[in-house]
Amino acid sequence: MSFRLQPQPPARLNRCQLFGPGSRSALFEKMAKSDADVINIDLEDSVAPDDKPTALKQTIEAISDIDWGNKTLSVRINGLDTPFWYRDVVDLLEQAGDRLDQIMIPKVGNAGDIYAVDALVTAIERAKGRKKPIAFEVIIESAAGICHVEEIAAASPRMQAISLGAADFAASMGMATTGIGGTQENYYMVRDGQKYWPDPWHWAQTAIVAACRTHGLLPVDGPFGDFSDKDGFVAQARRSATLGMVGKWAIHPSQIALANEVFSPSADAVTEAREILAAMEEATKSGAGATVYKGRLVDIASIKQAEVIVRQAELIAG
Ligand SMILES: CC(=O)SCCNC(=O)CCNC(=O)[C@H](O)C(C)(C)COP(=O)(O)OP(=O)(O)OC[C@H]1O[C@@H](n2cnc3c(N)ncnc32)[C@H](O)[C@@H]1OP(=O)(O)O
Ligand SMILES: O=CC(=O)O
Ligand SMILES: [Mg+2]
Repeated sequence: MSFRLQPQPPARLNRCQLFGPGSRSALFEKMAKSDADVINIDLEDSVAPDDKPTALKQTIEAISDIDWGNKTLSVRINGLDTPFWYRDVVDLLEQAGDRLDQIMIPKVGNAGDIYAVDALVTAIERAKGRKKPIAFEVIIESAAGICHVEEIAAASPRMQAISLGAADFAASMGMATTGIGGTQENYYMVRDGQKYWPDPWHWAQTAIVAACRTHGLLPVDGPFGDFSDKDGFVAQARRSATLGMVGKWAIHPSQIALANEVFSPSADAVTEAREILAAMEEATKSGAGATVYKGRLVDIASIKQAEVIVRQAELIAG
């Protein structure tokens, strides 16, 4: 138990984060017109080293030149283990317009990584008189990152969201796979001759959700590489939503509608949540802390569960 109230995460939609390489400027307008809630222009792993300067320049121009609507606009900078990241931060903060909402820091290993970027961002914001503070989102995608996820979540008031990056995470953990997210063929159990495939990402996702919920951040599921496998994407996204994640990346436009659908509560779920709230209001009036709804127990905890769904529905309704 704690007497501290659990903080609410930022009240913004984050059902789908659409990625596109900063080196492919032809995609920017398409990304802006998409139905994704968050846009991530990538300067990191989808951009070849020789293209980094061009990608950065194009990204800075696009931030001001393109109408991004009401989307959250984010740029993924290069990792702190590269020679590129400081230039990304300096040029973005000095040259990009105020439309930039946040930067995504990849391969974060501990709270010190966030501190370093925060110090640089803060100095530039002060020097340049930038009015809107830049928010941070980070990717947990290494053994060190998952070990230190809670201190990372607490590292800066700029922190808004944490994603699981399944590709780099698998590499860092030494996992025997080249697949990006989803079911892993060799991660199975056998019972009565039948194979059953558990979820190898479950524990890392749960650790991220717990850290995010403790510190009022948005937990997000990262990429699902096989964009021709729609059923696999939906299954992965549904598992993530069930565990408390609020959204998922799209690395191809075909994944946007799927993510939006999974991370928007269905009309039936919203109706049921509202009915539970109504049933509990009646129960409370008569002095009861628990009652029966559709043959099952609902109590004061059910109010909080129903509120999660109603809050998300209200965010979507605007
Ligand atoms: C592990 C990680 O770090 S994941 C995050 C980093 N990775 C990324 O950012 C990769 C993002 N995705 C991409 O670069 C591309 O989608 C690729 C390389 C996977 C596929 O690109 P393409 O071969 O061009 O895809 P495809 O031909 O199926 O595109 C279909 C249409 O969608 C458009 N499109 C493709 N990708 C995107 C995108 N990310 N955003 C918006 N539109 C896109 C194409 O331009 C094309 O448009 P058109 O019909 O008007 O011609
Ligand atoms: O950056 C994302 C990943 O999966 O790696
Ligand atoms: Mg990665």
